[in-house]
Formats: sequence, C-alpha cells, structure tokens
Amino acid sequence: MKISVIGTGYVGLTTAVSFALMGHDVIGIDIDQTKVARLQKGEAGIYEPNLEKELQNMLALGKVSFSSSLEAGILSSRAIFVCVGTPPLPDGSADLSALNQVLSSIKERVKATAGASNVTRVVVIKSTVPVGTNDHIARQFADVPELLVASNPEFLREGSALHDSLHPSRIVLGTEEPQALAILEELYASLVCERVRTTRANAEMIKYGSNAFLATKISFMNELARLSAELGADITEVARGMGLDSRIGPYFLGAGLGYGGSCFPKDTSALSELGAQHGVDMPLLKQVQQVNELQPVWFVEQLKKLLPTLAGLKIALLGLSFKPQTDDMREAASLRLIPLLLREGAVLSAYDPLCNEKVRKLYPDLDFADNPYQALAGADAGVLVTEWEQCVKLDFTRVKSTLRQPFLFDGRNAWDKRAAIDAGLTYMGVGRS
Ligand SMILES: NC(=O)c1ccc[n+]([C@@H]2O[C@H](COP(=O)([O-])OP(=O)(O)OC[C@H]3O[C@@H](n4cnc5c(N)ncnc54)[C@H](O)[C@@H]3O)[C@@H](O)[C@H]2O)c1
Ligand SMILES: O=c1ccn([C@@H]2O[C@H](COP(=O)(O)OP(=O)(O)O[C@H]3O[C@H](CO)[C@@H](O)[C@H](O)[C@H]3O)[C@@H](O)[C@H]2O)c(=O)[nH]1
Repeated sequence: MKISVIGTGYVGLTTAVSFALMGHDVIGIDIDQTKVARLQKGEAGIYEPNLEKELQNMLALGKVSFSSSLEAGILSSRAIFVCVGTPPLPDGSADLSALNQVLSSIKERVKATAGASNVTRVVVIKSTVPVGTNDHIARQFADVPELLVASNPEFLREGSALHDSLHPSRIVLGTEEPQALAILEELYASLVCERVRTTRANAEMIKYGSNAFLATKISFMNELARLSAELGADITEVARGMGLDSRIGPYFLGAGLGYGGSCFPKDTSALSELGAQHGVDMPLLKQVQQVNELQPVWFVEQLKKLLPTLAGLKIALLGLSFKPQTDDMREAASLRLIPLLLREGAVLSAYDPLCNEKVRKLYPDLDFADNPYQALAGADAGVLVTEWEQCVKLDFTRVKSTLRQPFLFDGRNAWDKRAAIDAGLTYMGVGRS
C-alpha cells in the first residue's frame, strides 16, 4: 500500500522504514529540508540500532523516499501517518502547533482536489496527543468525507526502536470508522501481536496511561530505594523478589537517577495538565513527577555522605544520554546532575559513546574523554549515569589504579558491586546497603 509518514524524527523515520520493510511503499515527509537531504542520501541523522542500515536497504529497493513537500505524499497515499513532535509547553500541556499545521495542510490539499478522486484516505495520528484530540480532528474533517481519522499510538522505545516497531507488544487501532480500521488492518497484516480495536479516545488514553504507569513504577522504586538506603536493604534484591510476583512483573523496577527521555517527563506533565483542565486533581501523578525531579538531588546528598566536600574534587561522569543505545539527550538525568555537581564546586570529566559533542555545546568547560578510563583518570570518584555497556563492563582493577580516590557511585545499579569491592573500591549504589 502507498503511505506517507509526516515527521521523520525518532518515531517517523522508524515508522517509515518499518512499513517499507513490511512491503509498503513509503514517502517520508519533513519540514526540515536539511534532514530530508540527509535521509535521501541514506543518513539516518540519529542513532538507532540497525535503522540506518535498513534505511539504506529500503532506499536501494525504492520502497522508501523522502521529500519536504506534503503534495509529494498526501494525494498518492491511502494512509497518512502524522509523527510530528508534541513537546511540552511551559505549563506542561502538549504543544500541538506542528500537528495542527500539518492537519490543516492535509485538509487544504485534499479539499482542493475534491471531485478529482473519491479515494478514501485515513489520517493516522501516531504523535502522542491529549485525549480528545483525535475526535476534534475528525470534527474538523467533517466537511471532507474522503478523510478519515484514526489514533494509532506508538509504543517503541528509543535504543530498540526498529525492533519494537516490527515486534510490538500490541497494536492499538483507535477509530470509529470501519473503513479506516480496514486500511490499518491491511497495513499491519504482517505483524504478529494482539490488536486493540477501540475508540480514538481510548487509544489516546492507553498511550498516556501506559507511560504514566511505567513512570509510576520507577518513581515508586526510587522512593523505596531511598528508604532501603537508610534501612540497610538492597533495592536490587528487593526488586528481584518483588518482580517474581506475576502481578507485579520484573520490568521497570529499576531504581536509579530517575527517568528521562522525550516521553515520560513530557507525557506525565501533559496528563497531569489534562486532569487540571478537566477539574480532576491527580495527586499520585504529581508525586511521581516530584520524586523523579528530586532523585538526582537525593543522589548528590548520598554522594556527600562519603565525600562531604565536593569543591575542587574531580568527578567522572560515565554515560550522558538519557538511556543506552541512543544519542537522545532530551531530559537526560545527566543534565540534571551536572548543574548540581557544578554548584558544589566539583570539576567534571565525562564520557559518552555518542553524546560528548551535544553536551559540550551546553557545558564547554567539562573535560570530555574518549573512553571511560580516560574520564576516570585522576578523578576522586566515578559516577555511572547511563548504563552503556562500555561504561558498565569495566576492569575494576584498572579503575582502581587510575582513580585518585577509590569512590564509585552507581547511579544505575548496573556495576558489579562485588567485583568493584573486591578490587578495593568503595561502592555506593542507589538504595543498596
Ligand atoms: N521518541 C520516542 O521514543 C517516542 C515514542 C512513542 C511516541 N512518541 C511520540 O511521537 C511524536 C514524535 O516524537 P519524536 O521523538 O519522533 O520527535 P522528533 O522531534 O524526533 O521528530 C519530529 C519530526 O517532525 C518534524 N516536523 C515538525 N513540524 C513539521 C511539519 N509541520 N511538517 C513536517 N514535519 C514536521 C521535525 O522536523 C522532526 O523531524 C511525539 O508526539 C512523541 O511524544 C515518541
Ligand atoms: O526500570 C527502569 C526502566 C527505565 N528507567 C528510565 O526510564 C527512562 C525511559 O526508559 P525507556 O522506557 O526504556 O525509554 P523510552 O524510549 O523513553 O520509552 C518510553 O517512552 C516511549 C515514548 O512514549 C514509549 O513509546 C515507550 O513504550 C516507553 O518505554 C530512561 O531514562 C530509563 O533510564 C528507569 O529509571 N528504571
């Protein structure tokens, strides 16, 4: 089937490439002409495992192409996927300006050709949008009967985006229009997983509910970790024991420096703001956000129990991106930790496999290293901020010999605590006795 994907960022590019891999003919459209020119040459411009390789394969086979013109795609497509960003406004609500701009252009173009063809097209909203947005769009399109509307929220994780797109846990198809559902069913026919066929509003709520629930699990474990630190319990053992209960499950019980990324912080704020707009107080969600915001502050307080004065001490930060296997720095915990440590007077070195240059633009005075050992050289403490394999799998004897003082602070509970201690290092994790 011929489809177009508008917005070729993390979600849009992955969506375009995965639909091409499923055999469809895809046009990716972006307002950013530089990005389009890069994509036409087969450069992904972002880091996602296997994405660039498959992009090049699909370009070579002619299954995907890119353009900065909406006309290029809309009129030849049965499905138009909208994947533009919905970043937070200052009050926490979702900024729908890019989405609205795209939708009015689609409507204008299709209306202008009305009568020339009676082809029914479905506008599929993959961007995360407040509950009610899709129904609002359907009302706006009411005078263009050949335009249908569906909500098809995306659940991919950065760092495994292409894999998640091709092997989703579920596909949520939110639409009140049988023809739209039929087009989506055909498009996704080759993927094996549960379908949730539901209303547009339910689909939107499933997306916010899922992210807010996962964020809640993380904040709950971070709160429990703070108590575990006081009581001599080890949160990693606690999480293992809890997770074996199938009602709880083993996932997203990882205490650490708090959740980051382009989705959890933004979507919890947007949901909370949506509640406020509708007169529904959401105190639990507010606490989830607050626990998350305070987690790096708490972590620095813990660190100061071993190193009471940080002024003049060299601290090495290992990992800067918001999670491993991505070059995305949006809401990364490192960006909350760095100013806290600088305020204490610490001197910082840092290493990230992909993000040194991005962080250098914000903090040019940090000492950026080419590998973890170089960052740790002469430091008074090493801090694991992001659990990149390169930063986790360390030779602790070498670490011990390169550090000035033997302190390791594991912000992800990912280092081998026993091996670090055996090498003569002082280890402190998040909520580990
Ligand atoms: N990043 C994720 O892991 C993820 C996962 C699930 C859902 N989402 C949701 O998907 C949406 C997109 O997220 P993202 O991370 O891919 O964003 P992104 O910022 O990486 O990409 C957005 C793209 O849209 C383009 N764009 C903006 N305005 C445009 C316009 N008028 N016409 C054409 N293109 C335009 C931008 O140039 C950019 O390339 C958001 O709503 C987000 O909440 C993101
Ligand atoms: O036990 C855990 C698991 C994750 N995190 C942190 O949580 C954040 C988000 O991680 P993850 O969910 O793996 O990455 P995202 O790419 O942000 O994916 C989330 O956000 C996407 C955007 O909406 C959704 O599509 C995905 O389903 C959802 O997992 C990161 O900072 C992680 O370090 C923890 O602190 N503890």
